[in-house]
Amino acid sequence: VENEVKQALINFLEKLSSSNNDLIDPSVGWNMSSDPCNDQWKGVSCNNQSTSVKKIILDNLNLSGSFDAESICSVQSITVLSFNNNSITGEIPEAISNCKQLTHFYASDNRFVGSLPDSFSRLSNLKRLVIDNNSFSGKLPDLPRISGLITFLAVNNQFSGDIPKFDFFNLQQFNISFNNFSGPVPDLNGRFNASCLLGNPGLCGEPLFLACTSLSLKKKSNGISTEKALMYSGYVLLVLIFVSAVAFNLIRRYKNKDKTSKGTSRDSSSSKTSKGTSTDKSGVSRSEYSTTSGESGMGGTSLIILTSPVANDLRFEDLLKAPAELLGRGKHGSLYKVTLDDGTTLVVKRIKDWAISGEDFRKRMEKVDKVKHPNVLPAVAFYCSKEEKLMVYDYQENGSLFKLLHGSQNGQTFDWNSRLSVAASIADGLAFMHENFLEDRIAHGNLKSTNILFDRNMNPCISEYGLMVVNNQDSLSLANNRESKTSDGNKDRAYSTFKVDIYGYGVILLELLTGKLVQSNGSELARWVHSVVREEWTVEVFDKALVSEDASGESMVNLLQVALKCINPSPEARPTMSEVAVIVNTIKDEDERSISSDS
Ligand SMILES: Nc1ncnc2c1ncn2[C@@H]1O[C@H](COP(=O)(O)OP(=O)(O)OP(=O)(O)O)[C@@H](O)[C@H]1O
Repeated sequence: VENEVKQALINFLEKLSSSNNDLIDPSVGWNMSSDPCNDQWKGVSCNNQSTSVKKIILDNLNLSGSFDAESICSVQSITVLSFNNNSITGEIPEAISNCKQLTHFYASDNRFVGSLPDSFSRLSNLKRLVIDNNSFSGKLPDLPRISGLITFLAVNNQFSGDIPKFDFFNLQQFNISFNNFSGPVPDLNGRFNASCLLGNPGLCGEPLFLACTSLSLKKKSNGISTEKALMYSGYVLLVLIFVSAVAFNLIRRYKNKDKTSKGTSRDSSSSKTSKGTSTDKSGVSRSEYSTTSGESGMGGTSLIILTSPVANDLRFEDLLKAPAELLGRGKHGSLYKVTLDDGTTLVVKRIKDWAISGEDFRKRMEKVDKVKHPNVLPAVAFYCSKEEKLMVYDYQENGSLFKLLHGSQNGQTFDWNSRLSVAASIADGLAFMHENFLEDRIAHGNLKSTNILFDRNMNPCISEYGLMVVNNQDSLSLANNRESKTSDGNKDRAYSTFKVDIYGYGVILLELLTGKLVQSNGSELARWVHSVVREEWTVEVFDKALVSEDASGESMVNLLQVALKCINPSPEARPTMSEVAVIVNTIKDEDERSISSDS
């Protein structure tokens, strides 16, 4: 490989890696004294003759610099560029169009900003373009010009303007959910459904079951002024409201007449559920909208409304058109706060990378919904299609346990009594769920203080139950080993699924006791607690706010012992949640008794 190519690659990496350079190690190459092909530079692939560089794949490397298209696209042989899951910032420069042979461009999960340059549409060999989870904005370039494009994924950005008229017949993958696209949706050729358009409040058209008002169409046809358009649309809206009110009344009158004449028992039962929902045998109620859209060829892709008082008449289109605010991007997906027209606030979780079939997901979530406990937050609805899995919950304005402990107040008003009470309530809720799902082996899977929310009565609730499948090899092998020794091997094996939650609960107890932040999975906090405790039972470990409030040392030490049992590195040695719940409740009761006998 020629020196200019090497130099261009090195320049490119220098800009890309910024300060945190994992690739500086000489063994990974990327220096003038070695050859990218013969010495196999990390992330570089070449042609069979090792004469030209074909692919640059630098995924998951913590790269936080910028994308130097000038340098990399001077290497004309490049066909694949992939930098998924880094922290690359800045814009994609116009010079990207010099990568004439580029077939694949993957840049998901980075911090790219700005618009995709117009020159992007000159990449005539491009087949797959994947740029999910960035902060791209502005209008899309003329991508439909690239006739061979088969993948376009740009979920979770801030792109705006019209959706270009792609050749949907030839596209294999397409998703532009959660952007700011607006206007009519072009004909998707029946190849894609609404799930690839979610979270774009300005879109309208048939796939979304939302009629486009004359405003959006007029704006396109003859550039009339915005004020005029608004005025006209106001008239149109008034007329529409009037016409629909008249139509609604007529239909209602007609239906009432119909009902009184037929008087079937089914009618009387569905009128009890009210607001256009009907309940099937499983107790799951579906809105009229979801039933019809399910039947209209979208095959199980409708919003499934669960038996929640919050959203009896929630419709899928309400979610689609409501303004959404990103609350967080967790490991397992993004969370949006959605405000409906009537002021109801909901959160919508887009679940990422969960290889569960739509049918299994539906069954699982319906099962979870049937088990209710006052300390477990029920879902309002869910949605599943091949591309998307969404969970809808009621928005809890009192925030999470994490916020209460580490927010601006820093846990100072969160006294020992309340902490013990939270610990006992979560233990009760979790034990109840574990016992009920013993056979189905549905654990929480991601228990942590951000998933403990306070409802309007400041009652702690476990949120997102069952959204993660526990795939813990350790616990399985543990169960296999023990099966031969115990008479009730099956039960043992079932309990092993829940050991991950017991660990999560133990970390929450440590957070309550120490007031310290948990990094990643809590192992650091656990190690710190162990090291302090090993010295001797010391007050150092406890939250200063608790010590200064003169909380009972005895109950703090007792709770710490429970926490340490729960975070035992060997899942086998961890107690079951029911055992934990009994102990924590005893500690709480004794603490309350000692306070009342003190006073
Ligand atoms: N129903 C809700 N009402 C109010 N706030 C919520 C609700 N659900 C979650 N949150 C808060 O929104 C923020 C983002 O939630 P998210 O679930 O994305 O975060 P996470 O729990 O850290 O991530 P993950 O669950 O993917 O590991 C968290 O602070 C969480 O406490």
